[in-house]
Amino acid sequence: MPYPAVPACPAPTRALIVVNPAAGGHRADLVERLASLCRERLASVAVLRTTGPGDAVDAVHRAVAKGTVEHRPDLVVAAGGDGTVREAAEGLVRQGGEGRGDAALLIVPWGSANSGYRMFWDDRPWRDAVSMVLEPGRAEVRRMDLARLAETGDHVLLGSCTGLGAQILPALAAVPAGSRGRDRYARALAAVAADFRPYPGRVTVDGTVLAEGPTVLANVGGGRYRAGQYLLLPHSRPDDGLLDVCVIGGRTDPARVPELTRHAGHLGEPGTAYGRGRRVVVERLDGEGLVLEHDGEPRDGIGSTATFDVVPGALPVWTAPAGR
Ligand SMILES: Nc1ncnc2c1ncn2[C@@H]1O[C@H](COP(=O)(O)OP(=O)(O)OP(=O)(O)O)[C@@H](O)[C@H]1O
Repeated sequence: MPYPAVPACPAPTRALIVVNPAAGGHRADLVERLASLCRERLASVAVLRTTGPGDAVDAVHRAVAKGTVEHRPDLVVAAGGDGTVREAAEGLVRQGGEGRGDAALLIVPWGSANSGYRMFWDDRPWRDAVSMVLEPGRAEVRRMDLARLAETGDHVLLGSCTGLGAQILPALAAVPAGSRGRDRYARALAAVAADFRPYPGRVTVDGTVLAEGPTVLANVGGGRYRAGQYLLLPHSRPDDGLLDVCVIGGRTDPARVPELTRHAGHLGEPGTAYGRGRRVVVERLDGEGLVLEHDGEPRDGIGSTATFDVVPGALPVWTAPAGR
């Protein structure tokens, strides 16, 4: 059952803007522009620049958990890429006690791939999205499902991918300078796909095997797009209380995956399986560890099994109104 938009969606009053200065699309001058836009409309605006990995989780959690409800932010702006968005989301869902769920997340796409922003705002300019949130009645808060990765306890917002989709990350470093944003991911994927060998895998959805055998990638989510451009889960709805999963099997030439997945052509491949459920278990069967990422960050050392459980409606997120 879809989760309805929060009724009436009162406009926010107090913002915490979390900026990642290390994100691919960061520009110092834009931070002040974003803060000014918010100050024109809101009673209080705080800007926090992260200092390293994990900082946004703690900063958001501290801000939303402390003090009285009158002083807590009701808007958390994640200004960075998908890693920053995931960390801000983690900080929000860790909020406990009275007032849980007060603050909603707004994504400002200052990363490289920005798949999270695309999920909620498509290709709108970020200034339009911010204005719509600040003006009453022009945007909605929806409660989005997250996945919880049982082996680490982390929450997954956008999705998690094994195999080819995870090996793209170490390859990013070798992409020639000058290539930016989504193009960097496209170059890294093409380079990795040329030599990729499928791994022996199995994916189980709610106790039933969906796919078993040579595996190019298994993607669980979450967002329809990965790396901002590959439509891996075209049927995914982020608020249906279920996780979507797609497995591309070894019968597909890995070198064709970039072009196939741009337009969801992988769904017509003979070895592709697509499923949906509450628990998805992804395994590697040769005793080696899974090569896995989630939300664009590597999760090396996870072992040979990754277990994803849906957390329905866990995260309030500002989004464009449906159909507009
Ligand atoms: N001050 C900092 N210095 C270095 N790394 C940081 C800092 N603050 C945050 N980080 C880390 O930077 C990593 C990358 O950030 P992020 O994902 O937001 O940008 P990106 O990789 O350019 O974008 P995308 O994920 O959309 O491709 C995150 O894992 C985050 O934890």
